[in-house]
Amino acid sequence: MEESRIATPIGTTLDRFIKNNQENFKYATGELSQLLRDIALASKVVNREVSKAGLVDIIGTLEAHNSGGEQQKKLDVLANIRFTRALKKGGEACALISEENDSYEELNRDGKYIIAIDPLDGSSNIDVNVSVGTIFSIYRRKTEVGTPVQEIDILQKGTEQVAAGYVLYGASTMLVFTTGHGVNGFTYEQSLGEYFLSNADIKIPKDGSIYSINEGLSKDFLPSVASYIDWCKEQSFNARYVGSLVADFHRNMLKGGIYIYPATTKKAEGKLRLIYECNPLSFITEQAGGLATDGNGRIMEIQPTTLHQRSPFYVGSEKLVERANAGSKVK
Ligand SMILES: O=P(O)(O)OC[C@H]1O[C@](O)(COP(=O)(O)O)[C@@H](O)[C@@H]1O
Ligand SMILES: [Mg+2]
Ligand SMILES: [Mg+2]
Repeated sequence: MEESRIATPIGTTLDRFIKNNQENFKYATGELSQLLRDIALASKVVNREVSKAGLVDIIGTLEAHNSGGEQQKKLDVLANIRFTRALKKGGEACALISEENDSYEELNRDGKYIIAIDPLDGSSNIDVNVSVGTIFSIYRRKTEVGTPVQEIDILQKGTEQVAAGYVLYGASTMLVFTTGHGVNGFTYEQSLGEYFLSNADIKIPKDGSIYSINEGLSKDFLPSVASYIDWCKEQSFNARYVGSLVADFHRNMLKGGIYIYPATTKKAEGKLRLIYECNPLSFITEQAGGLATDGNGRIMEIQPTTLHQRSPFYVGSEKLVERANAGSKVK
């Protein structure tokens, strides 16, 4: 992996960080930087809504269903509107793939970038004041600017990402992203309305002692997953599972651990979405020195064939993911 040249001090604003590190923004013409600013701005609006969710009429479930047939929360819809609006106004994106929309939305034909987004991740946790997040991925369009977006623009492998990140609306709100030159985390200072660099050049510990999996599914686990979890228990690892992917991922990235959403006997593809959940977190993981697989191969090398495709997901500390993968290859 290319050595990061970032030497920006803790406490630097997001804007200054972007300016100081322009060479780390691929095709540094300013558009990718602007996209990140647009996403950051929308996240501040969503943060405001998340933080007052208990006080105003935005918690609860709607009649409508999303792309996966899951009933939408009011905040799912609101967050989708906020991000879509910011990206539309920003003008840098030609298309948006969102968990909340059945098909992709064309934004601005002159835009060079495709955005994939899970506007509100872990939304089942919103009604009970538990951390939620936003996950996003940025691709460069393959076809000529000014022409209609094509399938080859939309269905790109994770290896084609030029940037990816997430926002965690937790005890504090954080924006974590990579442009392929390491991973940096910014904490939101609400009273100033600014993101400040708080976690520079994040690295996932090579090993760890946390495992995160929904053990309620254990009767449907494949033998390889069941025996891996038994091994975690033999090691007296800590079981930690919030049920918001962003929060579970963030904890394990900082502390060292493994997150698994496996294939089960009932759902061979698992639950998580390749394009806007697994790929962005895989890019961040690899940039932080960890591993992300589907239990066999690298997530980012999977060629998506549909927009809302699912994939089993093994992510985290290198040693733990390697061991879990080795187990799934034993027949
Ligand atoms: O309840 P389960 O099956 O453990 O699923 C939890 C997982 O599903 C998700 O909630 C899916 O995300 P959405 O809320 O964006 O649909 C992940 O955040 C989370 O890790
Ligand atoms: Mg999600
Ligand atoms: Mg979601």
